[in-house]
Amino acid sequence: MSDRDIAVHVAGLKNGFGEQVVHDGLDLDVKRGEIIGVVGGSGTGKSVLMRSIIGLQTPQAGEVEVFGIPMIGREDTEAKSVRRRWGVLFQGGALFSTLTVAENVEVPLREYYPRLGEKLLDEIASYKIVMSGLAAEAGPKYPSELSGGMRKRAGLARALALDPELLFLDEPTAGLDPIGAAAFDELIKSLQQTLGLTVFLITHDLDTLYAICDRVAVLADRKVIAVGTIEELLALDHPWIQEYFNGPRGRLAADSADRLREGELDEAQADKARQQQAAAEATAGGA
Ligand SMILES: Nc1ncnc2c1ncn2[C@@H]1O[C@H](COP(=O)(O)OP(=O)(O)OP(=O)(O)O)[C@@H](O)[C@H]1O
Repeated sequence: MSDRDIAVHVAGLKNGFGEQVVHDGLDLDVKRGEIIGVVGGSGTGKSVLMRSIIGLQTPQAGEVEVFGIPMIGREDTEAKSVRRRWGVLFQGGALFSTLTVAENVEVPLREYYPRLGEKLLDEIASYKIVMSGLAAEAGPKYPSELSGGMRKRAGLARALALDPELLFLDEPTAGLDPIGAAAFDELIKSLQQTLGLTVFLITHDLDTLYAICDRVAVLADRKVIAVGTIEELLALDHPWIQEYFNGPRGRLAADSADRLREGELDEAQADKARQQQAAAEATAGGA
């Protein structure tokens, strides 16, 4: 595979806090255009890995390249132009509570394009808000006026503000009910397909892994111990992987993914439930 096929290259990553070693010799390549799910037990360093890639955490050692450009510790123009090519949805949305949804979406636009006029900023923000599955009327609302699902979508709208090629999502479906989570998964999949996005997705949600991830990377023992399709991972003899995918929750997620594929689940009914959920979310936020 050539460098041009790799969106993110991590090699020999080392991170730690005091005595605690979080990563030691961690390697991972994210291919362009894929949705890669990142899983691992609590505290295995999934968020620290994401923070190392996006420059919020300086690793003790190792390489991080994004689109072929070395990124660690860099603040120069080249690194800034790479940063503009990604968007991040943090756990919980991380919206500014004193700004409206539209103003939140405008934050990265103002930072990177300080000359954009107010009217254009508003138009771009509305477009991103609708693209994220919110009603345009959500724009003037404050985060506290939104449901959890709507806040995630508002965070996604902000992550999409700069037309990213690469999207980082930290547990995007955590705290959503199953129907809301499935709708969010579908949105991510359709954005990947329509915009050609590469998606780095940290999740504990097995349904998400089965529904939308092209490959899954497993963090354990301070490294990525395996990366591949779920089928490829299942062929491995690692106890955590077997327990995770073949435990009761894993089997349930696999069964429902199979049934969906075989058309046994009534898709129309599922669609209707999703629409009702979206309507309920919109009502909850008054949008
Ligand atoms: N800023 C920090 N200072 C000290 N320790 C930290 C810091 N950030 C993370 N850690 C520690 O690093 C380890 C990995 O944290 P991280 O948040 O990456 O785990 P995770 O795999 O994302 O977990 P979870 O699935 O529970 O979100 C944890 O033990 C955490 O306490």
